Amino acid sequence: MVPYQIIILAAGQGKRMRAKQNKQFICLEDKPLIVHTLDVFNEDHNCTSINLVINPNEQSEMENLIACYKYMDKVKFVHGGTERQDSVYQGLKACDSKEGVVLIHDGARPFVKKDNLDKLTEEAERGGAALLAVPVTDTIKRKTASGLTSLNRSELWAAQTPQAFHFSIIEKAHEHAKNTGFLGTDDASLVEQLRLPVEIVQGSYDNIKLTTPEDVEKAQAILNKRSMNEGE
Ligand SMILES: Nc1ccn([C@@H]2O[C@H](COP(=O)(O)OP(=O)(O)OP(=O)(O)O)[C@@H](O)[C@H]2O)c(=O)n1
Ligand SMILES: C[C@](O)(CO)[C@H](O)COP(=O)(O)O
Repeated sequence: MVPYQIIILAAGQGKRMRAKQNKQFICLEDKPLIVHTLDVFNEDHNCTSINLVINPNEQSEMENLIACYKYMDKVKFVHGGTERQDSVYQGLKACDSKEGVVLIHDGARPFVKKDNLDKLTEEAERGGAALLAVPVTDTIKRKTASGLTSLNRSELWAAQTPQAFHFSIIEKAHEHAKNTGFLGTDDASLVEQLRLPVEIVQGSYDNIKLTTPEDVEKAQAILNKRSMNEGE
């Protein structure tokens, strides 16, 4: 049992989703996407606090939503930045405690499983930095000016969130990235820049990020599968 704080990112624009509103408000089984994600951590007793990083223009909509779902005691709103990395930085600055394990998670990933969370936090407490990831199932090609090469698939993992860190490590990694102008697509890559070890904890293929309209259909299928399993 590892207690942790979590930063949940919901300040993006969701451009690739091509929806009228921020994808965080898309309803799946009558519940907004961000609420599905918040539910997971609200129900996990190891989660001590949630910094929900939002777009300031959406604050009142988010507040109404969160009030409806009675999360107010655990959730603190933080205003995000231009890039995902800027939003994480703001989330870290707003953390009440600068110690222990902190998780960083995409608001658009609602299906993380409790047993994976437990393994992830234990690994981060032990080693300092860990992420959920799954083995890549496609063949990945690298295309450069000198032609096409195929990467060795047995070495490739698709990174997911949550990613979990000792607070001091991820704080240092973000400060270092800021000072060197490094912009990563996840937080583990910032720790890699410090040449510190990062462990992989194998996650689930269901832990998808809703990025494009096709992902909404996949999410619906995952929810259907879950309710069928519950009925068994
Ligand atoms: N400046 C940003 C950019 C992204 N995010 C969050 O980071 C997560 C992962 O990013 P992504 O799926 O790329 O979301 P968007 O940036 O919203 O999508 P897009 O790139 O299609 O606009 C999302 O939950 C998103 O809200 C954020 O908090 N702040
Ligand atoms: C952090 C992440 O979800 C790991 O897969 C991903 O890199 C976010 O990328 P995005 O382009 O911001 O969606």
